[in-house]
Order: sequence, then structure tokens, then C-alpha cells
Amino acid sequence: FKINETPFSDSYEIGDELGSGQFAVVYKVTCRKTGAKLAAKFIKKRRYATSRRGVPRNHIEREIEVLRDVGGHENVIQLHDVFETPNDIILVLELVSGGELFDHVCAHEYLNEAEASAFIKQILLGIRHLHNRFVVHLDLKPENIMLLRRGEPRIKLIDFGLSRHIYPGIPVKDMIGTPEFVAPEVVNYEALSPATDMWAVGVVTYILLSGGSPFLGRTRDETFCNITSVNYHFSQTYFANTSQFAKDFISRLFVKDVSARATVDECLQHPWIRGPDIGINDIRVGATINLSK
Ligand SMILES: Cc1ccnnc1
Repeated sequence: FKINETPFSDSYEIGDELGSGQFAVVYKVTCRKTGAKLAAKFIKKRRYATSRRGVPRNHIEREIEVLRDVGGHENVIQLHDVFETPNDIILVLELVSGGELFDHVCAHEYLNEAEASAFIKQILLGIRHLHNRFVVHLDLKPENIMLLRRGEPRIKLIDFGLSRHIYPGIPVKDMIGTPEFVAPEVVNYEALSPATDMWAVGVVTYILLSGGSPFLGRTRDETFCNITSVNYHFSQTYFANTSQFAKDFISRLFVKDVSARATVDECLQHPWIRGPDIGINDIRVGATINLSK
């Protein structure tokens, strides 16, 4: 994306604030030319190398490069335009107005398996699109997963501020992410990979089905210790009536050995995601199907 030289406000009229983070604020905006409703993410630039405020320019450029590469999938946010002011870089993004998956779960405390499975399938389709392009999200959590519209299990992965391209054979190590969602390799400062995102899918699935966080401790260090020792359990309070398929799906992701952890393709083939409906394309000629089970 070439950064627009023209002033942002020449092209867009700013509306309500949609959300804000540590160094970014997102507004609903209207395109003056077309009337289109979009979202504008104002990212505060870091002014001095030694400052702790604002985002370094190369990090912002990396987010733009990732967004440009992954745009075009229905489960991934689309970047439309980029502007710059003295203090901010402005990303003009597709507007997603169904609210965060986080709020949707809170409103219901937890979801039934069919709804949770439908949401997770959408998340997996978005992640497959990223991983097929060697992009790793690295900050998957319910706050970064938004509903397209309320009440529909259609989601968009947003916020690629920590995402990056990770190519096979080029080890990448970094201490980033949100403690309760990070995988053991992040805590141990070992190589990050697409498997790091898959661990987070396990945490999101656990939360959707129970409302609770599997590894969260009373302190950050206790959380990290639970993660590196893969210390979790399916509390009877919330998982007593959860299917074996759902628990097996989660346990295939809470695997410390990244080479043994389920990949996004394996997750999409898992019975909990494929569900009972055997589509016509699953019926091989001559195969017998036991419909009684
Ligand atoms: C918060 C947000 C981000 C991107 N698009 N719509 C809303």
C-alpha cells in the first residue's frame, strides 16, 4: 500500500469510536465519495527510539504488509487504504459491526456445542488462509475475533498488530501475546510457528464451551507454569455434558510438542468440526455408511 499523501479528512468523515487499544483507536468512518461505511484504525507512532509510547514504524509497516497479503478472505479483515499524519498512521479497514466474540460469549456465559463448533470452524477457515501464506497471527483471543453481524456465526479475524510472516526453516522467537493464550514455546522463548496459533485455538474453544480460561492462574507466573506443564482439566462444572469429540478436539491442541500438535487442516477434518452431517462429497462410491450411530 502506498501511503496516501492527501489528508485523511478530505476522503473520510469520522464517526463513533468503535474500540481502542494500548496504542490504537478505531473509529467508524464514512467515505465522502461513495458513502461507504468503513473502520479507521489510528495507530500512534513512536516518536523516539527510547520511548515506550506508540508503535515503532517497522511494526506498523509489518502489520500493513500482513494485511495486504491476507486480504480477500471472508473470515479475515480487509485493508482498504493507508494514510499518515504527524502522530499517527491510519489504516482504513472493512467495517465489522457484530461486536467481539468475547462479548458474545459473556452475554451467554458459554455457548452450546453446535454454536461453538460453528464459530471455531469459521476461525479455522480464517487461520488456514493465514497459514497457507506463512502468516502467523500470534494474538488469537476472543477480543480479536469479531462477529460480522450479531446472532450469526460469521466471524472476521482482526488486529494483525503482532502477526508476521514465518517461513519454514527461519526460526522466529519473540515474547509476545496475551499470557493466558500463549503456547509453551512462547513462554520458553523457543521458535514460534503456525502451531503457536493452534494452541490459542484450543484456549478459545475451551473458553467458548465453559466461559473459563484453562491455564489462567492467580499470577502471571502461575499462568506460565500451568502452560509449560500443560496443567489443565475439564472441570465437571462446565464439561460434564460436553461431548468426547469436543474434549478430544481441545486435547489435540494442548500438546507441548509443536510437531505433534494438530494443524489447522487436521482440525478442519476433526469430527467435532465436520459434525454429523456427512455431505454427499464424503460418500465414496461403494462405501457403506452406518447411519445408526
Ligand atoms: C474494531 C474494528 C476493527 C476493524 N473493523 N471494524 C471494527
